Amino acid sequence: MNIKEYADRDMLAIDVANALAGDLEAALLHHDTVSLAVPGGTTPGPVFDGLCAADLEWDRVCVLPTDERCVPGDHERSNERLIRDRLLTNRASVAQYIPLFVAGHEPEAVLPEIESLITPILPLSVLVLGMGEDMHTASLFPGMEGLSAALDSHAPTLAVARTDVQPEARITLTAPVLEGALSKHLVIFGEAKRNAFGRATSLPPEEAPIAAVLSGMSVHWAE
Ligand SMILES: O=C1O[C@H](COP(=O)(O)O)[C@@H](O)[C@H](O)[C@H]1O
Repeated sequence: MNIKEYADRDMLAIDVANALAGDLEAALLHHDTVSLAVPGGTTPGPVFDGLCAADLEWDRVCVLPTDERCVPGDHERSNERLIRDRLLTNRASVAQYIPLFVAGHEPEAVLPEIESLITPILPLSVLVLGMGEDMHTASLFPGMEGLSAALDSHAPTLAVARTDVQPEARITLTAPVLEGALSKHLVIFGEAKRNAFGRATSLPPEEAPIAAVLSGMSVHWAE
């Protein structure tokens, strides 16, 4: 794991977008199709704004979210909405996309179907993660029911996350899928997350889920 600090968020976004484009280009040299898993939330938009313009064979890139909130794809809390608006545009508009949320079904009922789409693209070629101040990553939340199973090295590809602190159920990639990515980047902004990340490195994953996925991770931080 290494931590890179940036002068500001704009510099971080440019540098991370370039790093991701480089990682994807390298992966495309060796594989017909490569996979890119990205977070939602408030952090990755500026990185997506740069990455979507990268000169890559995007029609050979399969994008998926690290986790999804079970809301319609046009809802303001939908991670898919952010990804479609800010990443799957410009040159990246021809990338394939695997949604984690299927409207009209309980999340548990659609896991096998979605897993069957994800299995062929594993291990993930490139992974971008975010992290909350509570040290959750993707939708692996401290204290959530089923966390131990989702952290287990033999966990299935996906898990359903239901917590008291979030307004909706979620579907998330599990720890072994995230940990197994070939190229891994964590993007965090602000002093509170920097401090939380520091605490996470000495806590067990049950208390700090981000700690389960840090091997080989490039951590990018700006105030
Ligand atoms: O709920 C979520 O939280 C994390 C962190 O989000 P942020 O807004 O603090 O950047 C995010 O990585 C994840 O994809 C999202 O569903």
